[in-house]
Formats: sequence, structure tokens, C-alpha cells
Amino acid sequence: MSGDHVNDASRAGRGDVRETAEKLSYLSGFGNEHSSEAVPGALPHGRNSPQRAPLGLYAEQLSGSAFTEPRAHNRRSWLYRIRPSAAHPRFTRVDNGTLRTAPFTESVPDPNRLRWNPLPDPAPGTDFLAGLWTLGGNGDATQRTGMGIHLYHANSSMTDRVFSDADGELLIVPERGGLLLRTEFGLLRAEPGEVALIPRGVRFRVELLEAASDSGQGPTARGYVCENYGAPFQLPDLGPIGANGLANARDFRAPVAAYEEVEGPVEVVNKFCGNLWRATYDHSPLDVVAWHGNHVPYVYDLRRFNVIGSISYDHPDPSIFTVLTSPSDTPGLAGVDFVVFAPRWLVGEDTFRPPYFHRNVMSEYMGLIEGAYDAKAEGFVPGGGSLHNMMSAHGPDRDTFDKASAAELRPQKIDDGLAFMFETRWPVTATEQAARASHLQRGYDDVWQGLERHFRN
Ligand SMILES: O=C(O)Cc1cc(O)ccc1O
Ligand SMILES: [Fe+2]
Repeated sequence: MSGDHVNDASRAGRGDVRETAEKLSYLSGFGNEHSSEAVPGALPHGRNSPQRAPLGLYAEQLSGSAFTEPRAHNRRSWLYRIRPSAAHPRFTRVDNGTLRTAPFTESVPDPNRLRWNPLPDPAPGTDFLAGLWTLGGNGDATQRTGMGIHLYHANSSMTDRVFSDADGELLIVPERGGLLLRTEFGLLRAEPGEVALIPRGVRFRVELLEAASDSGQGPTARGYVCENYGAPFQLPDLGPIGANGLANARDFRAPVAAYEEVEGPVEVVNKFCGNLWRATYDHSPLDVVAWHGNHVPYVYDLRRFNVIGSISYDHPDPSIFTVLTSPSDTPGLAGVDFVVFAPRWLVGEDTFRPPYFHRNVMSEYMGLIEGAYDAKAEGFVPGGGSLHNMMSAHGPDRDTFDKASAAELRPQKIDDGLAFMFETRWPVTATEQAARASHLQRGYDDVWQGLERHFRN
């Protein structure tokens, strides 16, 4: 890229990504009306769109809800930028690579329990966008319902290109390697154990923080993405839990304004109704000098999650672990819930403590960020994932069942792993590449073999 980077936060070149990320500051809170300016005086006062915006900037509104949605759901931000977003050439189609979008019709929905190993290593020079690989999903992006489940495996930073997704917001769940997200709103750092959210339509570039790969290829980053076509993620209601708990609003961090002043060719890739479109701009669209509003990117550290559970008996339903929910048109029935299984104490008396055997009307995709998961003794590994579609019978594997049924019920700390779930009201259909993947585990059903008959009458 040519041109000058004018403000501190975006001055760093490729060599010092981590140093840049270490210096980040943030705005605290979920759903706030934030405001931020990278240059003092860049935000207009008392109005959004003055006759002439300060410092010769262009004023532009980015909507995340219909203008008329109720105030509690209304989302928009005002951006004050060097050039308006409208100043761009024509987009042309480019190959979708391994990205797929709902409706998912390549395979038939499968009632079988499926489990995958991590994605294979990417080819050299694979950036976040090229490294996105769709596992499956549901709904229809053009109807703004449902979600796509993607994994990514990248070994290269995005350099001269940025990405935006008109189809949905992106919840990025790093599993290996930290990411520096340069967005229109400023910079976010997301390490494994943290999640980042990029709202629908927001342009961003992903750079890799240092991490050694198994294969010795240099930096590598791997993780999961929930592309939510539906209503934006919000915090769940707390009901009788009270005013605090689960993911606390103040732990969500939005970026402070940071811009780059780049004149020169920048490729902008736009995902629109399932296809990738590209235009070569003569400037970087990450040129927002100030902004205010509530349609913003954010990061959240999953270890801040305030876990609430049973302190008497029985294993609670995992809805108690909901970090974020995307409601559908039926109250309580989420298009998708993002759920975390964070370190916690188990103290239930006369209780089978791991997740119970169950069949769920909702569909469950699970991933593992670190360590192990308490329902699976083996085979569910970091970077891998499992899909238990609606009504498919699942639960503890045989080893877990045997151990937990015999265990002495002392207070026990579960602190050797971090797992998560995308739980959705609609069945998940796998893409063809996921259904035929060499890293799809054959024989997953066997983990439930040998559950002996113990019935006595
Ligand atoms: O299947 C799973 O492992 C996820 C899950 C966890 C839990 O604690 C209860 C129900 C459930 O579906
Ligand atoms: Fe489950």
C-alpha cells in the first residue's frame, strides 16, 4: 500500500502488528451510544450532518436497523470520513472460494451426529478471507434469517485488501493465533479466548499477530465464525438472575477512532447475497476520522463471563451460559445463541454432573477453543467441531458416563477448557465440502457404543 498513515493507531507497518495491538485503547459497554474522534474537532456538535462537516470530512450514516425499528433495537452510526463510501467504482464478481451462504442446498440435512477435526493447513499466502471455509448453516441470507458456520485458517495478513459482509454480522471466535482487526471504527485485538464482532456492512482488514504454527510455517491463525444473517446479537435478558451476571455489558469493548490515509489501489471485497464482489478503490475505505453511534464492532473476553450454575442439584440447561442471542420472531426462540462453557465449579449433590443425555429441538454446533470439554473424553479437539442437529440423540460419551456415574461428588473445578456452542432454532445443513471432508471423523457414533445395559428388575 502506498501513502501515509496519519494517526498513531494505524501508523504501524506490517512488521509491528503486535506492538500496535498492545497499545490499543477501547470504549467500554454493550449497545452504548459511543463517540470517538482520532483528531480533536472531527466530530460535529449538536447535529449529525452540518452544512460542512468539520475538517473537510464527509458525514455518512451507516444503518444496522430499519430507520423505523423501535428505539431499543434501533442501530446506526454516523461516520466522518475522508471520502464518502459512495466514491467507488463498479463491483465485479470474484470466485467465492470455500465460502458458502444460505440457503444451503448442496446436501440434504443429515440427522447423524457429525464431528470434524481441525481444518488442514492452508496453502502459503492464505489470508483470513481466503481462509474462510463454510461448514454449513441455515435460513436464507436474502431473507435475513439464519446463520452460516465458518472456520478459518490463515497464515498471512490481509495486506492490500479489506472485506465487508452485507449478508450478516460476523462473530469471530479465534482458537489459535491472535488477530488485529483494522475496522472503519478503529482497531480491535482478538486473541484466543476472546471473541470479536464485526457488524453487517462494516469494512475491515485482518492482520495476524505473531504465533508459531505446528508446521513451522510462521504465523498462523485459526478459529470459527458465526455469520448471523438475522437480528443483531444482543445480551440475553437476565430475568430472575437480576441486574448483573453472565456477560456484563461493561466488559464489551469498542474501538476508538483510527484511520489510515492511503491513496493507491485497495481491493474491497464485498460479500453480497452469497457471492463475493470486488472493486479496486483508489483509496482505503478505512478512512473514518471520527464516529458516533451504536452500530459498532466490539471484542469480549470470554473469561470475563460470570458463570451462574446449580448450587443444589442437577445439571442446568446450557441457556444459562448464553453470551449473546440473536432473537427470532418468536420470543425465547433464538435464531442463534452464542453459548460459552467457561471455567466453573460443579457442586451438585446426587447429580450426574456432565451434560446429560438429550435430544434437543434446537440444533447445536460446538467448537473448542482450548483444552477439553466435560462431555467428551476424546476426539473433540481444539479447532475441531461437532454438529448435533435437531432431535439427534447425544450427550456424554461412554468414558465420561462411566467416570461421572462413579465419581465421588466433591466440589470440582472445571478449568481445563473453553468450549462454545452456536445453538439455532433451525436445522443446520452441511456444505458439500464439509459433508465430504477428509477431516470429518468417520465412526463418531462409536463414542456412544458400549453403554451397557444396567437395568435390574
Ligand atoms: O450437547 C452439549 O454438549 C451441549 C450441552 C451442554 C449442556 O451442559 C447441556 C445441554 C447441552 O446440549
Ligand atoms: Fe447438546
